[in-house]
Amino acid sequence: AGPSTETKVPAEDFKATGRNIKQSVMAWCFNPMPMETFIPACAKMGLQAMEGLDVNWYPLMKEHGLKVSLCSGHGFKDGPVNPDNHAMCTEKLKGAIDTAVKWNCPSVITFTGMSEKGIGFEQGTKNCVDFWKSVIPYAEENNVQLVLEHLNSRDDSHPMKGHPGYFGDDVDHCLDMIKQVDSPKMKLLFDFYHVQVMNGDVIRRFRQSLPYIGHIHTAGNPGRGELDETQEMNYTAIIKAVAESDYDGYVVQEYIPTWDDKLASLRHGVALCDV
Ligand SMILES: O=C(O)C(=O)CO
Repeated sequence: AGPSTETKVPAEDFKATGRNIKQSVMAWCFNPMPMETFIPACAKMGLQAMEGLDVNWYPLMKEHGLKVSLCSGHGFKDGPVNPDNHAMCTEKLKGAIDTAVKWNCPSVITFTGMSEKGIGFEQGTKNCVDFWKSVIPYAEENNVQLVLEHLNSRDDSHPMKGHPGYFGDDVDHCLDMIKQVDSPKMKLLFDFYHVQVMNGDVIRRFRQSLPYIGHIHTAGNPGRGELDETQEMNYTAIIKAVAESDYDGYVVQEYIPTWDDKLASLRHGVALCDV
């Protein structure tokens, strides 16, 4: 597949200006492209950072002038909703905070985990809030923020397009838990794709949630593909709203490319967000 005739694809020598929006990319989306190819290509098109790569790649990213926008600890399935996971999540998040400090990365991702039988909504909420309250002092001491990702539970067509059973699938509930943790280092990862699938009204929600937003992901809906004419969100207006706000974190391309030329696809997304 490729771009439609209406889609403007930047030439191979395109380089983003980065004047208002700091851009990054989630590496897993571009599997199986070898990182030896992908890292220099990202630098060439003007990305400022990358995420979702193994730490072994960080030195090569640095050689190409690329920062690390996000470090990972525990995954999205086994999370703090179940207290049995708390010790594992603490260890993984503290390790990720240490890595973030070492590489000057501002954020570490966290998730609620999947809903579990026998753990109701209120108990699950309390388990999550208690857990984040226990690790947030370590994040504060190290000047790293934890960003909670809200995920959609509606798309069951593909393991990375939606996560049926995810506990934190309502962005208002995620915001409520973040407010209960009550720390300047506890933030929301606002993924326009997941928010559109679950809650919608994305520009208003972005503006209302702004004081709590620490990180942004993008993708087209439906399908989690390119930000092009085949999907329903108006990314021109979305990025304008981001650029006009006082959000100063990263905007990270996290869509699954459908075009045969994956680097042309990324240039398209990056150019659209380079306002
Ligand atoms: O689907 C996503 O956005 C995720 O980050 C799951 O890891």
